Amino acid sequence: MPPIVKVDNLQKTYDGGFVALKGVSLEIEEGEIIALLGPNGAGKTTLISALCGITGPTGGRAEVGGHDIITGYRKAREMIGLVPQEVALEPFEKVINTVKFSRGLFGKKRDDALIERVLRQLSLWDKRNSRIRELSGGMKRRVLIAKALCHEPRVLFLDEPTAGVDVELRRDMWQIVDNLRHDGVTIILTTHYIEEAEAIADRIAVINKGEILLVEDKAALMTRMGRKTLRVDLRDPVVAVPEALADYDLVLSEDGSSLSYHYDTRGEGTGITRLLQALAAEGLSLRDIQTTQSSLEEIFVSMIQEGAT
Ligand SMILES: Nc1ncnc2c1ncn2[C@@H]1O[C@H](COP(=O)(O)OP(=O)(O)OP(=O)(O)O)[C@@H](O)[C@H]1O
Repeated sequence: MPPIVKVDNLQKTYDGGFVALKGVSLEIEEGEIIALLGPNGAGKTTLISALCGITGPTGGRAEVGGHDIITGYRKAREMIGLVPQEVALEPFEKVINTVKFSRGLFGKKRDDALIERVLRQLSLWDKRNSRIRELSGGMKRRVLIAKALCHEPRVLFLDEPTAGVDVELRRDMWQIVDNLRHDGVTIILTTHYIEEAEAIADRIAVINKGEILLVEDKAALMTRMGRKTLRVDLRDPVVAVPEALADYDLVLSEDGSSLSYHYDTRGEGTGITRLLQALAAEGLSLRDIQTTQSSLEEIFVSMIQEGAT
């Protein structure tokens, strides 16, 4: 199946000359959830805005559902639901009218059953006759999602869906996203929360300074995250790794006083027991041992720092 979103060398230079997207390429499969992770100013909102036709790219091209975002703008936009970062709702309007009105904007026929389903899915049905200003911040965010869904988009962009919300609502949002996944909606979300990307995304794209640094399957990243390092400090330094320990791919520190062993916590066995026995059999006595884990957060931070140099 062709990707539902195809971004090819997309560029954006703002009027003042600032380059916010430096040739971004990305393909997104139908039904997947992809998280765009990146620090402030990385270009996440610019990318989403370009795909939604809010801001015009200055180079490259992109398609949504096979429609070019510029030459086939209307068709591309019909396929997209956008939940913006900022809450922009009419305070005196009722929830149900806000959502119905949004559907109308897309020229879609009135469909009360669909509106009811969307509002129920977001636990807003009981609040349908409340005015927007009477809702909590979390409820308003749900209304934004309802608005974005009411014209039955196949691709939903969520720009920082849980920024500044409490833990409980964040988990509710994750549940909502999971429900949408079951309906086959493709979801692209931006987030600062690595935990969020871990919880709901199938794939993770890291973006920094207008460039995609990595796009990887979450499971593969998690496997990487599962890597740990065991460092063994020796009582007496050695000049080389003993021949008998060659299978362990040990790394000897420059001063010969410690050995590092990398292992995968998700593997069948870590090999640590055998290694420690082998060290003892070689007559090496240990002064200390410690383990460190490379987390997704560390991977992310080091990538961003590398990008900064
Ligand atoms: N209209 C504009 N004119 C000029 N520069 C802009 C404009 N909009 C955004 N930028 C700049 O482009 C860069 C990328 O901004 P963008 O909002 O896409 O980042 P982001 O990754 O979404 O950041 P955040 O996580 O803070 O929302 C920033 O340096 C920003 O200042």
